[in-house]
Amino acid sequence: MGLVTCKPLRDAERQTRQIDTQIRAENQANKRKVKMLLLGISDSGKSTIVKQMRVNYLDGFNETEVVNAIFVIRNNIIDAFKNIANIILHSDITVLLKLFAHDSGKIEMMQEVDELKVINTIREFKCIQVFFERFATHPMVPDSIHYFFPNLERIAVANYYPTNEDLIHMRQTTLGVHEISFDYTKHTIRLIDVGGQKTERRKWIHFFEGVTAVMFVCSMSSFNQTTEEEPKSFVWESSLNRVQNKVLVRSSGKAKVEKPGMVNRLDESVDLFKSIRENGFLRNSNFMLFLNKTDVLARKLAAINFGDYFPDYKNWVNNDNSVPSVAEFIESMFREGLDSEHRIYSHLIQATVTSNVEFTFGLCCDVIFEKNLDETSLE
Ligand SMILES: Nc1nc2c(ncn2[C@@H]2O[C@H](COP(=O)(O)OP(=O)(O)OP(=O)(O)O)[C@@H](O)[C@H]2O)c(=O)[nH]1
Ligand SMILES: [Mg+2]
Repeated sequence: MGLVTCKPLRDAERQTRQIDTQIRAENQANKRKVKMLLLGISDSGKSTIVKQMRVNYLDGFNETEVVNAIFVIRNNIIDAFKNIANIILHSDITVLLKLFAHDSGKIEMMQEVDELKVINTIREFKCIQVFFERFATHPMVPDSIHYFFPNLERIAVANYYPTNEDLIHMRQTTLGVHEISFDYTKHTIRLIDVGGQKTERRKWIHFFEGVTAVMFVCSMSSFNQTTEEEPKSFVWESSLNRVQNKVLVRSSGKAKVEKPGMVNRLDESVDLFKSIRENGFLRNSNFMLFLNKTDVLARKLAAINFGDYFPDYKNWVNNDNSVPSVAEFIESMFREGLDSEHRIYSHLIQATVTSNVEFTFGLCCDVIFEKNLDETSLE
């Protein structure tokens, strides 16, 4: 009789223990999950950082992605030449230059062998070579062409197979929201990449809950680039501003723009950061500011005075037009006017260099996980 009542009891006990263990394991797993958001305007380098994480912590890129990259990279090159041709149209006009300037769509539709011929021919043009010597810092020249141009001989062949580095330099605008998940020390990191174009930003707010860290990416080299301002009727930021109930207006430090209605891209980035930083949903998140594209900034500063675009820089303590000094000024633009309790950890990076991203990500994780809350200064 005793045995009959004892067995179900032991079964029940075992079951309870199993459930307890399961709940504990689930709690543990939940505790270790960390949500990180990559934010920033278009072309700042968010997806490049995701690609580096995939190389570092996942399996890199699969066969389909690599094959797709062949077409994307060639289009990157064609698009870049289209911009270049438009810039130098006033000089040595040739039929091929006109083709790039006005009809680059036709080249994309060509059979592969013809497309490769066009790319190879344009590469030989003296004016294109001179262009890179004289106009390399022109705001309309995409950053990726400085990597692809010296590699054209390898790329413009029928059996071209992109390397990891090619994929990292490839430019593909992000549409929608993408997530990768990977293990890092004792944590599982969910890294969310969003599109930075204005029309994409209205989607961001749906991902603001439970964010451990926001990684805001800014392209420092965008200081000489502008975008057209949106018509007043299209207030893309409205949903973000409504949440915080205030619109941030920045007066000092702004760039000079040639025409009214144009917005400097660095100013755009700073203003966007401020509206995100003040957002109520993200009040308790850690903020990491990635001041990106140090290499492109260095190239530009060798030829352009930063103070010609941001006149307030001329009054900066050390205004020697060097990368550290300009980066410090840019960082101060991001910090200006923010509540002192709103800590920001900033890092200078070159997102195209795998080891650089790996190192900086490690520093960020140290802060996030070990609560090493000493103010991190620029490195
Ligand atoms: N030279 C150089 N190029 C960079 C660096 N970081 C990013 N790039 C290039 O800049 C381009 C834009 O980078 P993405 O990562 O696609 O930019 P994004 O912020 O994801 O842009 P959206 O998806 O439009 O929001 C790519 O061609 C990258 O290879 C850098 O530090 N140096
Ligand atoms: Mg992207």
